Amino acid sequence: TPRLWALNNFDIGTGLGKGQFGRVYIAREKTSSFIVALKVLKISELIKNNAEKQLVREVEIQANLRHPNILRLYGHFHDEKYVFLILEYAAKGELFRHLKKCTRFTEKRTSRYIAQMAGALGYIHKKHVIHRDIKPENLLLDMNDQLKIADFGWSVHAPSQRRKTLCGTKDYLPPEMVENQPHDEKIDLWSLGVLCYELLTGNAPFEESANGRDTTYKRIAKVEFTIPDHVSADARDLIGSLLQRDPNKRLPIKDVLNHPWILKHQKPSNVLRTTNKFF
Ligand SMILES: CC[C@@H](NC(=O)c1cc2[nH]nc(NC(=O)c3ccc(N4CCN(C)CC4)cc3)c2s1)c1ccccc1
Repeated sequence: TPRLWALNNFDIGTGLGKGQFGRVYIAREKTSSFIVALKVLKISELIKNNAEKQLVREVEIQANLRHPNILRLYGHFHDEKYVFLILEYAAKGELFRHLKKCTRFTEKRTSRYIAQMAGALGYIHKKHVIHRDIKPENLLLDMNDQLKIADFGWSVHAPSQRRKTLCGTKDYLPPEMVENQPHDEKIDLWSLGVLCYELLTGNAPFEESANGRDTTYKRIAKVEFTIPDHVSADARDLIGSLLQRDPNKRLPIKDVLNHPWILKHQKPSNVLRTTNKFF
């Protein structure tokens, strides 16, 4: 039974960051002292960008998802000027900042994040939800280094023809979206490949290089990318099997989770660890 919330239920803390249409603050619910992230969106901004439908969709979709790697949306409320989303607090912030700080992640760390992403994508695809905006800026880290997919502002129910007004980076768009074709959940498989490449190398494969975005489109449409030598053969194989122009040729999520590069970096399962201590 969803509670009715109001701003005076919370003590508002420091600003955590900002995105399209608003900012996010750390906040504490007064009676429980539970820490949340309060996303504050300006209604006038939403209307100006006719993004209110997108927000309704974000709330409907994210409120109904329950997965360890999907940021929880606990509730929402509004006053005359703002809409407030009560979100799970991810204590280590944006994956993007951690990537920038260390240029690129190790294969083990990247493999674990990709496995977590694949788990979350498998879960939302079973509900015929596609995220459509998988990129490091939308991924957060909690205290246990668990990845959390945030910002379902672009998610829709598959299949979709909806024109994505191209704001922000184009790096993650698959060929079928660059060519405005009908698209389905397989676009998230492409983005998973782009993400894997970017976490391992520090750059996106079709980087919007200096010579403008139409070259990016051309390179995406022709799937033109090179993988640096330091990337292992297994990782190269996974990236290549996701960055397939034909959506039907992309490695399905269940096969991503069974890929050698994913299996070899996983934490040993608890069963093995407990039986081992007797030998
Ligand atoms: C992904 C963008 C999206 N963000 C959310 O929804 C967000 C939801 C949500 N939950 N928890 C968050 N945590 C943080 O943002 C955060 C940032 C820095 C932190 N620091 C830890 C200590 N360190 C030393 C410095 C950094 C900790 C937490 C965010 S962002 C958004 C979209 C529209 C408007 C606002 C925000």
